[in-house]
Amino acid sequence: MTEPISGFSKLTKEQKIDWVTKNYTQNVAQSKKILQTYWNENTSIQQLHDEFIENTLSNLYVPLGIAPNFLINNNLYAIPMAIEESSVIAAASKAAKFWLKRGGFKAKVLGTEKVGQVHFIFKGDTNKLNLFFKYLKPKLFTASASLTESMEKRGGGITDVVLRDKTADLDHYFQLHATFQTKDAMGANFINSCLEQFAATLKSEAASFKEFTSEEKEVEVVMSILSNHVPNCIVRAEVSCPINDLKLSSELSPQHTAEKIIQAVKIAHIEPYRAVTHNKGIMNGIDAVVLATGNDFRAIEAGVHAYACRNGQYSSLTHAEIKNGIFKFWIELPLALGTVGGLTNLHPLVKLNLEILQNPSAEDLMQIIAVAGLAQNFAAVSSLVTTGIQKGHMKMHLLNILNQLGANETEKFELVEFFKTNAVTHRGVELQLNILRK
Ligand SMILES: CC(C)(COP(=O)([O-])OP(=O)([O-])OC[C@H]1O[C@@H](n2cnc3c(N)ncnc32)[C@H](O)[C@@H]1OP(=O)([O-])[O-])[C@@H](O)C(=O)NCCC(=O)NCCSC(=O)C[C@@](C)(O)CC(=O)[O-]
Ligand SMILES: NC(=O)C1=CN([C@@H]2O[C@H](COP(=O)(O)OP(=O)(O)OC[C@H]3O[C@@H](n4cnc5c(N)ncnc54)[C@H](O)[C@@H]3O)[C@@H](O)[C@H]2O)C=CC1
Repeated sequence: MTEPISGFSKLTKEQKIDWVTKNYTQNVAQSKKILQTYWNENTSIQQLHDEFIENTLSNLYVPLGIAPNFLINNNLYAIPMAIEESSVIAAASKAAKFWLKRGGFKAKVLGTEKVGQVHFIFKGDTNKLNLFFKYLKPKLFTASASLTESMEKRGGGITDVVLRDKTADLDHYFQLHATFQTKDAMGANFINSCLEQFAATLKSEAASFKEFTSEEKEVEVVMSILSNHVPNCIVRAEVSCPINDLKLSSELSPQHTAEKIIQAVKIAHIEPYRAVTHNKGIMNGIDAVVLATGNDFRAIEAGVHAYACRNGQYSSLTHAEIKNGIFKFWIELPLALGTVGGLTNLHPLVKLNLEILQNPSAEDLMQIIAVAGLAQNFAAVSSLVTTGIQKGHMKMHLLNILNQLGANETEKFELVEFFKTNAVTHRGVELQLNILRK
């Protein structure tokens, strides 16, 4: 059995690779070769990647694609998407092309408020704590003034701090619940710095607050951290068209198509098993652009799914209706994004992707990404209620299957032609490849 290792972080990259390949892989030489194959030949780019994280061995590439023809608030975008799953970019592109001729997407930011909390334990008289908070609040702002000065010049900063009594849920548990505006930054580091300053001020002021007993002076700060639940950092995107323009299939009338889409969305509203898959399809679009723009997809995922169950049950992020002969389809979701900070200014490809997106502000990016999610959902649900998902998805997945089966370029060409008129299944592709080889 492999022995644990101490001081691994202090080893060089080569030593780390030696240790991992020797202890955990069958073929050391081949494993090292695979890791090295994915190193960037430009050593300064590789060093940048080595320094993004810790214990870097290599780079795991995800393809970067582009979905053109997105008309958003009358501006035409080509949206970069980083994703490993076939058919996602084709689906987004197809939806963009469809809505291009129907007025495009309309998007609007409804709020940009971020949240952070200092979680603390107070064992004492709550009335005295309320009194103390009135005294404390202005001091929180003064003590963090040097941290907030630049953000305030940009129009952001701390918008409010309130004391929250959570003792009904957990003994002696209180919060300083703070709200922020962080302009073009996602804001995690700015918020966390402010919160840690709040925590220090809370402790020092409590220690000298005359009304407190000696036990009450011992406020215990458990932790200070931003929240990724951002229900007031919301963006809405929508498309609409007269029902008769919703021609998606030769088999279904536009009216019938619209009704089936609405039924599908209603099912995702009331049935969590369906809602999770429905929203997964939305996240195909969202995550791909979040990743391409160097944003934190874990933060986005956590916030979006929390929002999807804000009414007590996990539910659809999109909505659809027919009103006065108009089909309307829309999404509303929280997106705390940055176009400065994090990786955005560091990763050359991220910078390029932001340039392709016309160097958006954080609010512009919220709108673009919401649209990518809406488009993705429209394409997936349209397929589901007409042809079924497998037809289009497997058509795009064909090259992956052929690569898995080791097909050469001529075989790929022949079989792509063959499957233009035949249904793609893994078994079917295997059979046709064997026939071709005989
Ligand atoms: C896959 C398509 C687009 C085929 O659709 P199609 O009608 O066969 O496509 P087409 O060949 O007629 O081309 C029409 C347009 O689609 C795009 N397009 C078409 N092919 C390509 C391609 N190779 N590369 C780039 N773009 C492509 C492109 O915009 C093209 O226009 P053009 O460029 O020719 O002017 C359609 O069937 C579709 O949208 N399917 C949905 C696929 C999908 O949602 N995939 C996600 C993975 S499945 C999943 O994870 C989520 C899910 C489904 O479970 C979510 C849920 O349940 O809700
Ligand atoms: N729970 C979470 O989500 C956590 C996330 N993180 C990470 O934090 C990073 C994001 O933090 P940030 O504070 O956004 O990044 P950051 O620390 O790189 O800071 C961005 C900074 O850019 C400056 N700035 C310049 N121009 C600006 C403008 N126009 N608008 C706003 N600020 C401007 C500000 O000083 C701002 O604080 C991500 O990498 C994320 O993964 C870190 C801790 C926890």
